[in-house]
Amino acid sequence: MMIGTHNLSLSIGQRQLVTDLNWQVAEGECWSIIGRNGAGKSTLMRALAGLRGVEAGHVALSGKPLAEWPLAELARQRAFLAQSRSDAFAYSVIETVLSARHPYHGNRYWEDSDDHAIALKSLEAMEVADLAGRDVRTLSGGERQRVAIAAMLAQDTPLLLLDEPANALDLAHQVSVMNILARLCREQGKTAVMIGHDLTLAHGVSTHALLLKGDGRWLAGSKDDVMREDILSDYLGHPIEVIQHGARSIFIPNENTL
Ligand SMILES: Nc1ncnc2c1ncn2[C@@H]1O[C@H](COP(=O)(O)OP(=O)(O)OP(=O)(O)O)[C@@H](O)[C@H]1O
Repeated sequence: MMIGTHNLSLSIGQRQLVTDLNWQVAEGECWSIIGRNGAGKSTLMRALAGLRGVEAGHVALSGKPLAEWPLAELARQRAFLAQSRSDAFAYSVIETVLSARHPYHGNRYWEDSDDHAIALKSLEAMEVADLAGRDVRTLSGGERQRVAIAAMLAQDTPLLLLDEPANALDLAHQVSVMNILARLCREQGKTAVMIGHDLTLAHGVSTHALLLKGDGRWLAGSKDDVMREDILSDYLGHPIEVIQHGARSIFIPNENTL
């Protein structure tokens, strides 16, 4: 098991977001977390990354509770893409991606040529290598997002946790970035857990889905078991229709209620 939760409960104030979540994510799986705004997706993601405490139960990484992982070792196991970021300093794109190599340096301060090669390869994969010398503060939202994902790839961890990776990306990059993540799982045995609101995209790239209702309830399973019209309509609070288009499933919000 790459990552799992055991009787995990998360709450904010008086509100219970997730109750008794027992969820197992195996190596090579690609999970989408789906739910309405405020359902607790980001809160769960931060708990998985070890950036937030939990109200009950625990998160285990490779079978060992998160709390028992030394931070430096954790940084070599999982990379986390936050939903938003702000850049206070004038770092260049390449410096931003190189800093993701830090967990491999131990006490050594300077990065080496391997780090540069890996950083450049990650930038190329995200089609932002031509921006390597740019100040990150001058990038567009979508360019900055792709640099952040490149930094994640450069961290080269077995587990990737991504809070809305498709955020701010144009249509072509949404598809290409999500396909790259799916391929990393399929071909390199990486494990990805990502949050997304585009059901068609999520179904296209994921192997599994975790649905959060926002009141504690959840449902986890293979994408075809849980991404069904009746279940999604219930969890998202809006009628959803699934249309088969060749091998693809297209998810559309039904507008009869308007
Ligand atoms: N620090 C906080 N103080 C008060 N309420 C909070 C805090 N952090 C989160 N919340 C609330 O907890 C709930 C869950 O937030 P979370 O960010 O996990 O939702 P989400 O499912 O990721 O939503 P979205 O789809 O909008 O990104 C929301 O109602 C949010 O307003």
